[in-house]
Amino acid sequence: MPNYLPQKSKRRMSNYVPLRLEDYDISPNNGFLPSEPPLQRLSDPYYEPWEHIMDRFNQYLLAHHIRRLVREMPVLDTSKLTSPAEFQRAFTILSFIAHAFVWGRNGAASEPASEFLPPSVSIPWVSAAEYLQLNPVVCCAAVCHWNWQILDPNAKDPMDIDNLGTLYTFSGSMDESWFYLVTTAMEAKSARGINAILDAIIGVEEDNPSRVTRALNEIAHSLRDANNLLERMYERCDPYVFYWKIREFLAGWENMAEAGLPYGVLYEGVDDTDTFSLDNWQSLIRRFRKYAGGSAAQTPLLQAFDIALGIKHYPTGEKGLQSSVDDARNRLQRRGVPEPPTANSYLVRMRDYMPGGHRRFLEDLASTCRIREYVLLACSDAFLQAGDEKDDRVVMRQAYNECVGLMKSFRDKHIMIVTRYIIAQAKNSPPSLVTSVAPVSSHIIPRSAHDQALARSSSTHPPGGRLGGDSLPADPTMYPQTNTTHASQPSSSSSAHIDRKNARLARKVDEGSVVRGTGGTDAIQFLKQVRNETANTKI
Ligand code: HEM
Repeated sequence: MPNYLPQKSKRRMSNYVPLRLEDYDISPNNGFLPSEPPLQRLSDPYYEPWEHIMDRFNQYLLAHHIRRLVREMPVLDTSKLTSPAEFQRAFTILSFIAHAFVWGRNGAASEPASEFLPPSVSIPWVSAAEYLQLNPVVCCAAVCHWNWQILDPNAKDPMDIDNLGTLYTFSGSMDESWFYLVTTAMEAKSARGINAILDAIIGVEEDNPSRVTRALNEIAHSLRDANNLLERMYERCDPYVFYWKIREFLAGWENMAEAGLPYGVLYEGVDDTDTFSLDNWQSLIRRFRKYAGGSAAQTPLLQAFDIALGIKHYPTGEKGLQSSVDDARNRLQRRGVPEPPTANSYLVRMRDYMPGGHRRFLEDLASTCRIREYVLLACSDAFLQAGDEKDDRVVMRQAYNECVGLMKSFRDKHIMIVTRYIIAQAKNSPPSLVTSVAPVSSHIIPRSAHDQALARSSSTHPPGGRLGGDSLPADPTMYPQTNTTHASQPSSSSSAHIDRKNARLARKVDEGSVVRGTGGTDAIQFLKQVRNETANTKI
């Protein structure tokens, strides 16, 4: 039996309790997707008012009926939802309704964004979010995990991307369906890799390099599938449609002053508005919630592979260090001691947009997984010959490096996608110019108060974080995907102002400027750093 584990760690093996996917709502067949296709209707007729909107969602959105229908909708509670699948459907359809309500209709006849979400949506949405333990805002789970159907149940591979359809989109376009389905199919294909991560952990505990190698090969297989699927984004999702027609509905309400939401959104009926009077408008503004919008960065998948392979990410702009052999030895001896989560604040915060079970899986994985340390220690012998295929350590290292290489190439491909779908589009002209409309908030907040608050908005921090419970300071490294502010000073011309205000998330940036995240983060700089940290993890 090999002896790559430190003795102390071996003694602890008897205490080892393997992670079980079912404890984290992870499907052995579908990974982070539910095992069964998402429900297509809530069983209790009580929820017909929601289902009625979803029956003709795109038509209502196109015809500007959503806001009226939502205002007319009764305030329903979640007590008649009977299963996790029902909560997932409720959360998903309320996410579509809420974002349609807030962002209104885009394009030439644009409606201004609404800073208020009526109780008919906010109350049940927050309740479903509490049950599912994620933020009440559209997220990857809502549009990719709980929004798919199988077209032919008898197909050879029912979860193949060409056998999947979405249940809902905002734009009604095939491009938007495809944008979601690439992630959906990737999650399903990656179930194999998630199972393999657990197997590799057992291999490490058993000090069994062949088992670790086999598991790493399985992970590599999943990562190859993920790479292939990512490349297929170009096939049926047009960058122009993505940038100008889809992305804006997926926006959240954090750092959205330019889009007409300087304070975020007030969830009426949830964040007590009863005590509001015109004199204490500031306390009202503090009750507004700020959340990032939907992004595939909210999939637990990539973070799970990062943790499994020991790929660490540091705050944007900071250089991190890869662990040494001594660190590896220490970690192998200290199993059970929780590791600090990945230190990039954006990636850590994205976990608040994942269902509770998946978030806990990442946390427990981080305190259990020692694959990189094991490979590093096993290969620490200076005389280990790179090409010696007979040495199980060499083969294991090759398998490990193959996984890291595939993670890097995924991130290379992803950067190219971001360049074509966001950076290049942001430099083009918008589809049409629109005229300015008064913000919806002006009927509640007195104009002077509104203006004062706008002036002070940089020092006001409304509630944020999971379920809006804790008050978090604005983080300048957050949400590069939700804003495309530009480096140069804004133009003083009124037409430029109108264009930027109403084009919201999708807007043109000047030639020579970079697409930045809120507070100045350059999205590409962030993604390149994450990619480089991945590459540097090779052993
Ligand atoms: C049109 C397609 C896509 C675009 C335009 C896009 C855009 C972005 C952008 C701008 C970021 C930077 C962080 C942020 O602002 O959210 C990001 C991060 C991220 N995206 Fe995408 N994305 C796309 C598709 C995907 C897909 C299909 C996946 C995989 C399921 C994915 C996974 C990630 C991950 C994991 C991150 C965090 C950074 C990392 O771990 O490398 N993205 N994406």
